[in-house]
Amino acid sequence: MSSLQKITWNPALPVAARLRQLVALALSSGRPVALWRLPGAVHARLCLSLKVDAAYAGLPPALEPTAPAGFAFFPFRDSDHNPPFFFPADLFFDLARSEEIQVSAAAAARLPELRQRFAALPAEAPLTWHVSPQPAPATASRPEYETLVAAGVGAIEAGTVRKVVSSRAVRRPLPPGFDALAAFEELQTRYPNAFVSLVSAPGAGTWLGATPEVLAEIDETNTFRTMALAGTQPLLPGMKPATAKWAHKDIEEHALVARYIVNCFKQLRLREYDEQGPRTVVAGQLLHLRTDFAVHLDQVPFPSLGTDMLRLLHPTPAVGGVPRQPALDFLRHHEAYDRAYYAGFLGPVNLPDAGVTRLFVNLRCLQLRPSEAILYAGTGLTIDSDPAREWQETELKLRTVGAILA
Ligand SMILES: C=C(O[C@H]1C=CC=C(C(=O)O)[C@@H]1O)C(=O)O
Repeated sequence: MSSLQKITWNPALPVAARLRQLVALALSSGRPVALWRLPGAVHARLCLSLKVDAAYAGLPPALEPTAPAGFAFFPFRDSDHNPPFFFPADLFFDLARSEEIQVSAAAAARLPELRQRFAALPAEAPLTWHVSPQPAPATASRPEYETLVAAGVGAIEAGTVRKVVSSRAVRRPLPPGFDALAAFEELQTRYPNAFVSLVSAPGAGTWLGATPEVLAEIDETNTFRTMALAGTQPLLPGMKPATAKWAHKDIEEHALVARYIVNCFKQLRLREYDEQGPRTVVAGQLLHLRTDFAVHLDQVPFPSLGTDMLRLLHPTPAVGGVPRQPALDFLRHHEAYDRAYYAGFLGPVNLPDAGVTRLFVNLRCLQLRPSEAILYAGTGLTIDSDPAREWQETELKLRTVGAILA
């Protein structure tokens, strides 16, 4: 990335210790830090911002090579409680290139001070993770969640919405000696094909997750990608994804998301896109239906397609519903808790290279608080939804990130 310069940074310190100390450097000075591991990748990456104020974003990021490099962290719904963030990459550490670290011009100017602070941190400095200023969210009991699902089905029957994705939060105590960095490692090992993240910022708190859902990507070949991911069943022992059978309810739930994406392309008057699927994919112990969409940006006259699609897509009907606004209104009135950054989106923009962006929907995630974790899960409702089964589906989805609390 051209705007960042490469420097060496304590090469004698083992990589894991250097990573921990960089996180400690951010947290001990009240700064935001994001760690992530891309699906299928071996090594994690870290982005640290020097100025907290610079991290508050207005609009979703521009997905253009000339836009700033950093890490986006957006809530499900914009609100004063849950500000959208874009953490500028002042320090960027790629564990695949552990001998170097990349710094922005602002960080380069402050290098002596940063190095001094780093050196002054005790070895194994305690990590004082940011805590959300919001109270812990309300958690729905089984009868309450089933009532919410029944209300969603009622809204579908009444014709207010065609699909809506209800969700809930649960509170779990942290196991003794819980270490968020070790949990991040464990998520990477358990879910090699997920986007694994650990984000901590003043005003947002600390979030850990392993999501299977791409929201918007532009890769090294200048190809824009997104996906429709909806429809869920457990991956049972001996089951082959390719021969999985799907209920009508799942097929419809998924088709509504795929159609929504096609309509976004239509709104932009783009006809040249590839569509592949639906096919069955594995996400942890679950199976989903997925359709992949791709647009070769070099072959279409839409230089701002990524930016425009991101603004149209979020929140997709995989986390909101269709039609979009009535579904979001339903959730605002009936869900009775604050999703905060669950079902928002997150990921690197123009990092490590200008023009490469990978944004994911923040699913299978938890919010970390001093002695507990708040876990989140939702289920797409259609006219055929059964409240007891939808409760069961949230229980299954909670197990993905819940595995690190065992
Ligand atoms: C809303 C969630 O998952 C979405 C993504 C895949 C499948 C889904 C489903 O089948 O309901 C959801 O739309 C969640 O994990 O909390």
